[in-house]
Amino acid sequence: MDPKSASNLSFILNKPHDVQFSDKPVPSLQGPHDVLVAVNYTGICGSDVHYWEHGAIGHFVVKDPMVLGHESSGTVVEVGPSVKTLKKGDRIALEPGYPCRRCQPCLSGHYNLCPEMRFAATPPYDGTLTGFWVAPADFCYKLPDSVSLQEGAMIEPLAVAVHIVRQAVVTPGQSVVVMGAGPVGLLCAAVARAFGASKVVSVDIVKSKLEFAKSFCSTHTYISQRIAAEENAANIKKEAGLEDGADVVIDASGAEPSIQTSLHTVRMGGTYVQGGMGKSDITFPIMAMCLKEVTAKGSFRYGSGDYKLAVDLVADGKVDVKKLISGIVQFKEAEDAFKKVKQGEVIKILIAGPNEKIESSVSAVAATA
Ligand SMILES: NC(=O)c1ccc[n+]([C@@H]2O[C@H](COP(=O)([O-])OP(=O)(O)OC[C@H]3O[C@@H](n4cnc5c(N)ncnc54)[C@H](O)[C@@H]3O)[C@@H](O)[C@H]2O)c1
Ligand SMILES: OC[C@H](O)C(O)[C@@H](O)CO
Repeated sequence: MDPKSASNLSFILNKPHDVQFSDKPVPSLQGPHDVLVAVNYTGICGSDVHYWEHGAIGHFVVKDPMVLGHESSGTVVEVGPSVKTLKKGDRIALEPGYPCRRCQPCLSGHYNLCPEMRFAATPPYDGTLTGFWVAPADFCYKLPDSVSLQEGAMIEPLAVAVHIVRQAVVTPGQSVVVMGAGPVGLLCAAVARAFGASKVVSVDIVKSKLEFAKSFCSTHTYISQRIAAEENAANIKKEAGLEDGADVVIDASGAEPSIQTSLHTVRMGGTYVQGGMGKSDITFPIMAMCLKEVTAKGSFRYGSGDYKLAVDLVADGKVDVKKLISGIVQFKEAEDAFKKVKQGEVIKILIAGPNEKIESSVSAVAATA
């Protein structure tokens, strides 16, 4: 595709529920190691929907119009003079956050914690729901022939799950309980299975999500009830035959009752990882954590090796991300797609890039969750 003659139409959030399409100038390479990528597909993440609805996530506030989107795949259309790993025409998964590479977290191998991170669609930085995107070549992951560009757009949420499951240090034979069966929870469950967990229990409050989880990868499911956290935990353990508790519990819901249940579900000396992002402050069962000597960790985005492993898991057939794609819609239908995600009936909708020719439309996207 020739960027000179193609559209760089972008989907821009002005303020909550106020969006527009605008043809922006095609960006130029910023350095010799950069590549220019034509965006093929972009998934809608809960954080995009949150910005669209509320204009802010925590202290990240949309003050100026911002292009949404950060879960993208694309095709390389231009490479900088120092790029050795990619060439024009390569199909890639696009890692959407670029750290400074010089600070202490970057140098210690935790670039996801870089305070200078420039992350797509996190104010003040524009996102990838656009025609063309400039990225450092080492943040672009070439897709093997067996992996489609649609699957390539699923690498971002899969990398989030890879990071969470790595934080949990899941090993073969372990039992893992995952709170939440949205895209991130489902992918955590799948990655835990791929890492060798023998029991993976998905917990949610929506029955259809658990039915999907069972068909996707989970060995057990449990519908969380409006009862005390200890009771929910006892039910989960009974349901899954985990009398002593689970080796690992992951929260991928961000919901306070689920976090509380997690600490009562994990075994003595087990591991708890916080992946969900909900309220900033909650009531946390700290005595359970103390008395059980629980290892509790946070997990934020993805770091060294996570994107590459995510691509490998898809290429090796270990995680079938295709099953999570509820539908693909035209670029001009982006706002309708956001509304559909907000209704909560779909797992993942992909928006085709503005230069991508597709037949599907938002009205054809069936409910899957
Ligand atoms: N740590 C990170 O870097 C990172 C990255 C991306 C997303 N996230 C967060 O991960 C979470 C999951 O993301 P997602 O895209 O799958 O979101 P989602 O909203 O699609 O999924 C959340 C799921 O949790 C379920 N849920 C709600 N209350 C529950 C409860 N009490 N018990 C059990 N389940 C409950 C919901 O029904 C839903 O299925 C969100 O909080 C999101 O903000 C974190
Ligand atoms: O997958 C990446 C996440 O969506 C983002 O980090 C967002 O949730 C917070 O900025």
